Amino acid sequence: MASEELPSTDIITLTRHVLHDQFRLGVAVTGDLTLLLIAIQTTSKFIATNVRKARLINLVGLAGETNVQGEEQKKLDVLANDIMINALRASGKTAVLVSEENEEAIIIDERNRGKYCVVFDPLDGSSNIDAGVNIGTIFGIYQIKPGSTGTIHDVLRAGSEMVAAGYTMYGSSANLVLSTGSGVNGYTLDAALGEFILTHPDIKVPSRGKIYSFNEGNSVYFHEPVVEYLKSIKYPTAGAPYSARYIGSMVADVHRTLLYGGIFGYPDDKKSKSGKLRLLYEAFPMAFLTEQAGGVATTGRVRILDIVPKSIHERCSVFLGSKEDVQDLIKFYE
Ligand SMILES: O=P(O)(O)OC[C@H]1O[C@](O)(COP(=O)(O)O)[C@@H](O)[C@@H]1O
Ligand SMILES: [Mg+2]
Ligand SMILES: [Mg+2]
Repeated sequence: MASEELPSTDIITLTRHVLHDQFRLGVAVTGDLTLLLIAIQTTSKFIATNVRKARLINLVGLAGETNVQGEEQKKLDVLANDIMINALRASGKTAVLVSEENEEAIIIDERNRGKYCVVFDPLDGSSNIDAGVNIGTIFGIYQIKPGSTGTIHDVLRAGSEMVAAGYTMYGSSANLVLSTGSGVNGYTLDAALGEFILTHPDIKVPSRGKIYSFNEGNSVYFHEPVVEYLKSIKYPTAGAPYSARYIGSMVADVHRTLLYGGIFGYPDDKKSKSGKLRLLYEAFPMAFLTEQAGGVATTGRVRILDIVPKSIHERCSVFLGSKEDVQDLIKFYE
């Protein structure tokens, strides 16, 4: 058998890549962040496995509870939240956890306490679960402030202070996209090996795209700058109009935007005065990844990563994607 017909044996797993990165960058070679990321990738494997067989093991439908946002929880929301909390606590590397599904921040007891805080949306795109459409998990990581033993103030900080952020998208494959502050890499789960393998090294969002991704069902409520911007790309005076793509799972819409370029938007509007997406565990991680991939993330008025949250479930307006597309949008706010 000619060697070019053999599968590559030089596989780069997420663990190898993160360890290598940390070593190369001279960051915490003791590996606390690596161990935390390994715990997170384990939760992604667990959730991916259950998403895949959800219909077979009666994991679709409602759990019968309402979360802090007033939204009905799906069974997978509850399962994903439980595995995240259990694995992050057991890692011994966390001090504070903030989940979309828990009203209060979870302060880790002294016995299990580490120096990182994880903010997360355990299952994003819940409304798409029962239709088998792509969903995901979003997370952002802060390091506790010097001298702190872990309080809510360790997470009420600007997104630019995050040390890492990422998401896992559960679709035809499970894709984990991660940044530890030096670019963005994507890994695909090899289910047989049980490992995330580096498949998308150094993701860069194209400087301009030709896709816009908004829930236009809300357009009657949109403010003037958004209405005018959308008009400009749908009825351009020159060139072809932009194509519309909207899945309704932020993870999936952002994933496509990072790979293909264009603009994703969920603006505040006349009905949702602060927007819909949650600042800490949806907007911040996605803004962090977008900037690390060379794109721009804004509320229309300010850089998302500059906002300092006042409360853990705060919402904000979001536009992110290709640099030139988002800059065009910002001009309509000026
Ligand atoms: O259905 P809408 O209003 O377009 O909202 C879609 C947005 O809401 C969300 O589903 C909210 O996430 P959750 O499923 O975690 O509540 C985002 O993923 C998505 O961008
Ligand atoms: Mg969400
Ligand atoms: Mg969610």
